[in-house]
Amino acid sequence: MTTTVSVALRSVSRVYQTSAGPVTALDEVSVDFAAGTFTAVMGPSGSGKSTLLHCAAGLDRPTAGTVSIGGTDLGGLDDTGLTLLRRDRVGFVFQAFNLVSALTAAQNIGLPERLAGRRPDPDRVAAALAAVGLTGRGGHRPGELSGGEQQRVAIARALNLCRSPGAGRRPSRVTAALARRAVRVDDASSVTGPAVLFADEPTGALDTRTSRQVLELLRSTVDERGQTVVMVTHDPVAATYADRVLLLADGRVADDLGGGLTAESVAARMTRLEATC
Ligand SMILES: Nc1ncnc2c1ncn2[C@@H]1O[C@H](COP(=O)(O)OP(=O)(O)OP(=O)(O)O)[C@@H](O)[C@H]1O
Repeated sequence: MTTTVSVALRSVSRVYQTSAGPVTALDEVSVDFAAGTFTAVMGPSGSGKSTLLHCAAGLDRPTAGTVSIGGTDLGGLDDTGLTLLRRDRVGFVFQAFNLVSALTAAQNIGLPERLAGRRPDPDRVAAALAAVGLTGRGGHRPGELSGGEQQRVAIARALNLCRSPGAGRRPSRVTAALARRAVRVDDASSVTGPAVLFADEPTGALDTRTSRQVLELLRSTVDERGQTVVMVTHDPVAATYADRVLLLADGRVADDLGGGLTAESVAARMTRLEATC
């Protein structure tokens, strides 16, 4: 059985120019994230985790190397192409939720549809709220929800859970725009949601119980929807929800651990890594 690669990084480097001189945040990193898998990215502070996520998601351009999402080389896209690809193929969840405070939970969930020029279908918004355990809370603004509830709204929005089923029948704007640029793209995302969901410390601001709910939700999007999830975390317990743990140190991949890990074994590996940095 061939494994479909959702995101591929090849010899990716990112060097920041600072007043104190260049800082190499990523140093020739090559890594694949297979479709339908859940990867935790860990490593000491400053090891390059957020930079890796931002380069992989097309939020930042690498100084050298290539990144492709679903077979599309991001380096071949201009800013508009990159924006459109990010909008249709990539979901991003942050520690700080980043919901629009003036909009209700339902309106936040419907935002990707509105941005794509479609009216969110109320039944699908209700189904999206139910999928993240927030039935009856659609009328609440972010300030009226707990941190865990806000993060679940953010995940429903990032996964575009209320996307209308007809959206994939015609080429989406991104597919049409990429086709004009003669870039190969498979349009499965138009039906199923983004190719990959990136999460930068999604449980960093949450207590243990609400963290568990958010992690279970991420796990179920992989198991039940075949979603690809790449999550930066400092928490060894959060990493045990993943199929794989990628450990970074000094901008390089220091270890690539398989699934079935315990929080204790991840913590021990992290402690050894921090001792050598
Ligand atoms: N915009 C920037 N300008 C200059 N240096 C930067 C910038 N962003 C990150 N860096 C540097 O790049 C390196 C990697 O940073 P990055 O944020 O990717 O690390 P991280 O592993 O996510 O850290 P943390 O766990 O503390 O969030 C660090 O040395 C950081 O200081």
